[in-house]
Amino acid sequence: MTRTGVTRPDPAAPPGDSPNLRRLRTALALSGTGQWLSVGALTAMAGVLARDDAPLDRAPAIGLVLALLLAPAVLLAPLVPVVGRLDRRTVLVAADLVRLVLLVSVPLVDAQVWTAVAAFLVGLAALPWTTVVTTTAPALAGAEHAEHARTAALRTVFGAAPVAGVLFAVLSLVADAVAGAATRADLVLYVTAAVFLASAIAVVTLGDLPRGADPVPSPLALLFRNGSAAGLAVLGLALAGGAIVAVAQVEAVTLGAGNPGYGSVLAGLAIGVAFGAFEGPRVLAVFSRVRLLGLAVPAGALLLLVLALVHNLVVVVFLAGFFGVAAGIAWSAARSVVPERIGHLRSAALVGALVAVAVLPPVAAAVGTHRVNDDYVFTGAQAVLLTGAVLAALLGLVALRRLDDRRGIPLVPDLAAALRGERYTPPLEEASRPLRPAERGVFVAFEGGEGAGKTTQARLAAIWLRDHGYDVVTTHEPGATKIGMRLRAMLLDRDTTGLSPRAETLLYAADRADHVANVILPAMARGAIVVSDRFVDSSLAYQGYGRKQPVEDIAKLNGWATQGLVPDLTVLLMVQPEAGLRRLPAPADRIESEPAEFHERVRDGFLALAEAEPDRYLVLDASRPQSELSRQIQDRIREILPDPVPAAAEDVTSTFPAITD
Ligand SMILES: Nc1ncnc2c1ncn2[C@@H]1O[C@H](COP(=O)(O)OP(=O)(O)OP(=O)(O)O)[C@@H](O)[C@H]1O
Ligand SMILES: Cc1cn([C@H]2C[C@H](O)[C@@H](COP(=O)(O)O)O2)c(=O)[nH]c1=O
Repeated sequence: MTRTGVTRPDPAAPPGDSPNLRRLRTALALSGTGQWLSVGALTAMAGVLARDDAPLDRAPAIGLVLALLLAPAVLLAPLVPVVGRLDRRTVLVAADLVRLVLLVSVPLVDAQVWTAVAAFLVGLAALPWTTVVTTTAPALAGAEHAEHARTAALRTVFGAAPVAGVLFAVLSLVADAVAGAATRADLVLYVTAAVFLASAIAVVTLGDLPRGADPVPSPLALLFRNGSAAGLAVLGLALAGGAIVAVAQVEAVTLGAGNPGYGSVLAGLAIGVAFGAFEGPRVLAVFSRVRLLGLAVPAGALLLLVLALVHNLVVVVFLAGFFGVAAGIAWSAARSVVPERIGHLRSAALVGALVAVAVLPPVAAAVGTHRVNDDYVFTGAQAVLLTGAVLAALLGLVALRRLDDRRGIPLVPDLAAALRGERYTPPLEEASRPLRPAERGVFVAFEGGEGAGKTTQARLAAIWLRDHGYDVVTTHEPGATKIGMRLRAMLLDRDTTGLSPRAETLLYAADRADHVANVILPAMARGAIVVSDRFVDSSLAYQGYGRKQPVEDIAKLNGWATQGLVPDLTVLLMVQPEAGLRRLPAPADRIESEPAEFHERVRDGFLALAEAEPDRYLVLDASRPQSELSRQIQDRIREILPDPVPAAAEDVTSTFPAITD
């Protein structure tokens, strides 16, 4: 307490924390544990009820339960706003109680069909719960701490997975000890129901919760609409992880370890994923996140390959854990590679896991069991694990090839340096090896929304290039020429009202035509490197996507205005519009003061342009520190640099050329 009687905030507490938020997190930890426990409990019950003699024949029934648990999240997510009108506390309590009743009903009804139906309904009840979880914590924390509260809520829910895995293994052991091996899954089902009851009670003690649930885009739509090669890598890992979960129960039974063994594999996997995801940002911190993603996926695939071939439960549990670590690291790397597409990454993970658990178990059963020699039996479960490993490795390598942000820099020394905690810098001769004919200069454009850091990064790139002896011209749009300055004033002055979108497009194109003819082309003709803060893409994104004018027409107009000049490299700095605008000093100019939706469209427009021509773009998360961005930009610019010393000049003088401003 302070002298004025006000409670001092706890310095160790997360920002924006409050007693209500803490109680909410307790409730989420409980219901999260219940949800993860349901996976083990319902699949174990499905295995018991399948009653086939050969464990492999139970795989389709278990796969069906897993698929039905996941299906609502993939197929029915857009229905969630229907519950948005209800009080959030009611939604949370109802979701807990519905799951409680379903879990109690499963051993009482004791039928395979009802277990499958209950699995679907548990997945369905979890749907509004998940949405309310991700929106309630931010609403309680307030706008300033919303993002932190959302992350903390998600960590609580996902952090419950390892706890649930260990609890499931322990409960299965207890059940086996009390009632004999190969018992039913009643104990774990009842305990799961009790955990949901505890969660419902915790939610009832919460203070007022705001109403509403945000619209949830369909994961299937997000998978295709907002695609990225990082999503492919995540899809591969989800297929591989799904393969482990899909056959873990039959593998454990085959190895004579029953449900305790099954629980140990799930626990190992969950602990690994949680560890990898939390520690991911610290792993090889100086190493490219794209390369880390591209290596973590094949590493996970390799572990799965070994896991598929061994017949020892302890080794399998450890390998599942290490696979989880690789998957967690890959997930954290993918998030930092495309931070603006988390929805797409989540969709890839969900869809990959759903496909794996729906398709692979019947395949495992169909492949059956084959004796290779007296000591070794090859099963369908191993076949599907190997398939998962191959798919993951292929998708990981495709992602690395498509996204590599250090092309031209050899992977092995780069990784070796990162393992020593250093950033690998190729020797200057190697870095400036001419990769393209140097008859003409090089043109690099910096693009992005307001306040993304284009000017800052263009300036840093120019300084670095000059330090390496290049003749560099830095320029910008609009307003780099005398006429351009007048056009800029007209275009950005807030007193310019009623300017039609077509006229605006033409004025920007006029500025650009003058800029290209009088600044860029002359500089390039003498072999200089031109670094421009904005170019044609700004017109396509702002006037095309932002003002909703035909992008094709604007591209044609600008093709004419620029005499067909296209940048050799476009560095696209991606920032959330509100974050970028916050970085800029007031007052905002005519374009900056457009509404948020305009800037969102501009941002989507830039991304769409980069996706259409991935080789020409370097897309970066502009919220990263300036020095890190600058290093990534240097690495990419290196690939397109000509030799700073023209061969002829070098022969004559053997000297470095003068640094030209
Ligand atoms: N990576 C970064 N992280 C945090 N702040 C940054 C970063 N890069 C730039 N800034 C700061 O953001 C502000 C805007 O940067 P800058 O002028 O480079 O952006 P811009 O994209 O050129 O903006 P504009 O849209 O006005 O052209 C500056 O104060 C700059 O110091
Ligand atoms: C080239 C170009 C620019 N704009 C917009 C984008 C910005 O709001 C301003 C330029 O301001 P900056 O501080 O210099 O970045 O103009 C546009 O709408 N279309 C264009 O082609």
